Amino acid sequence: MPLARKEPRLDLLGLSLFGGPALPGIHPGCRKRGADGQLVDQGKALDPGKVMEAIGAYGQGLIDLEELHRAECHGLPGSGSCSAMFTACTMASVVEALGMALPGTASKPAATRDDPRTVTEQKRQDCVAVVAALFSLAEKGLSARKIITSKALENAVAVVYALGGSTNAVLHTLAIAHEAGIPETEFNIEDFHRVGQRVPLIGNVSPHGRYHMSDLDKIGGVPVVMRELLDAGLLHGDCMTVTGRTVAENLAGTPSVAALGHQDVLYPVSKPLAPAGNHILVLKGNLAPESAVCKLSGKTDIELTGPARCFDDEDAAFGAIMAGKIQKGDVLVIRYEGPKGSPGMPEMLSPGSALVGAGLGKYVALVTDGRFSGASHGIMVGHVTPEAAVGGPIGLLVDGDMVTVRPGSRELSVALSEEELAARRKEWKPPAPKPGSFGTLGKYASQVRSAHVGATTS
Ligand SMILES: CC(C)(O)[C@@H](O)C(=O)O
Repeated sequence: MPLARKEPRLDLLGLSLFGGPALPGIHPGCRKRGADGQLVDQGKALDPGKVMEAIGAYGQGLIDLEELHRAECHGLPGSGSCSAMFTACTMASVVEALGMALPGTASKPAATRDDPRTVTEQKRQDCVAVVAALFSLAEKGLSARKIITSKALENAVAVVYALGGSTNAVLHTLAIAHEAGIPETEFNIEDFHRVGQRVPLIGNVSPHGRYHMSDLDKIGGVPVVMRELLDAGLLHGDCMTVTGRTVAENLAGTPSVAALGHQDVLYPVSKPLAPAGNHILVLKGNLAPESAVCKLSGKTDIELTGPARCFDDEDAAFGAIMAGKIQKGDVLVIRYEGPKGSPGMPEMLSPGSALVGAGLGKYVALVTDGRFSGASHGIMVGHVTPEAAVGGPIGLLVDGDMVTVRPGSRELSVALSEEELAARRKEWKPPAPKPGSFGTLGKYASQVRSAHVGATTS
């Protein structure tokens, strides 16, 4: 992104072209021969998220090694990013909604099923179109900062909620705003929450739904999502884009969801897959004095109070899940995995998927100062700040403390008095730095800011 933050900041021309999602895998057990003798996919698509969940299911003896191996061998059939609405496809959609990619390019698959290692002809054409657009940007003097505005970021947030995108978009949009020199007073985590609560979930895409990015592409891609949001008054149509035209001008010829006729990938805003306010929520409370990010992916009426089961790293938590030591009703707490503590804020995909694979996804909340994968789903609360490594309350928890996750009131709390928390804080000592926390990672840990403001280092 041509925003390189220097004083005076660079403000270059540029645009982004996504390499493209891979196609979803097809579970071999789901292919039946049609009347014409052709193998016909019966619809059980596979993607890396399903593979991770299969590991959890295998750990609980719900599937055998052969089935796990089948999932692994067919989960990512060819070139491209993850095929579902995980972080790559989320951010590709974000960049297109931001106006920094040519319309319709985010969803174009990288390769075909018949030739999984060769870039498609469409992608080659998109590369040529990008070069032409770059020269046009130069003629118009349309630099990145004239496109990346707080209103453009709000458009990107709306698309994340419409598609049920990755919680990593919270970090990345905050960081893009920071690098674009947009003041935190103009765009911050509360704005992310505010904009998102107006937008219903209309994308029926994995990990929460059935379809994949290539299926969204077949019905028109991100432009159709944006057209549906624009018609519903949920998008700023006057934002400039790398085409040299505004969002509304770009969408002039794009069909609405209703105009698509029968399909099950995108739902109309008027009749969404899930009502607004049930995807990503920013929580607060005595366990997250700054903020925390909750991913519901359309689940409604979620609330859970349960005993904390505390682990100081991801691997120990994963081991406990696979050993069947986490029970329904527990709140699994994984800390010291934040930007400074880990260092690097890893994604808690393994433990989260293991919970879902073990059938605990609806019954156990995962609360962490780390982040999640775009493939994560269940009752997920991440980005808890202040993180444990700087003395945040999540680091003061002990097994058995009663933790409440109440998205409806944006609450993440523990049933401890301020006095008890203060007494524990007095006794708390920062743990020794984790192995590897030296050199570049050590420098990163010393400079990185809170996930509450995007975990940036400048
Ligand atoms: C799927 C992965 C590896 O977890 C990541 O790429 C993401 O989408 O968050």
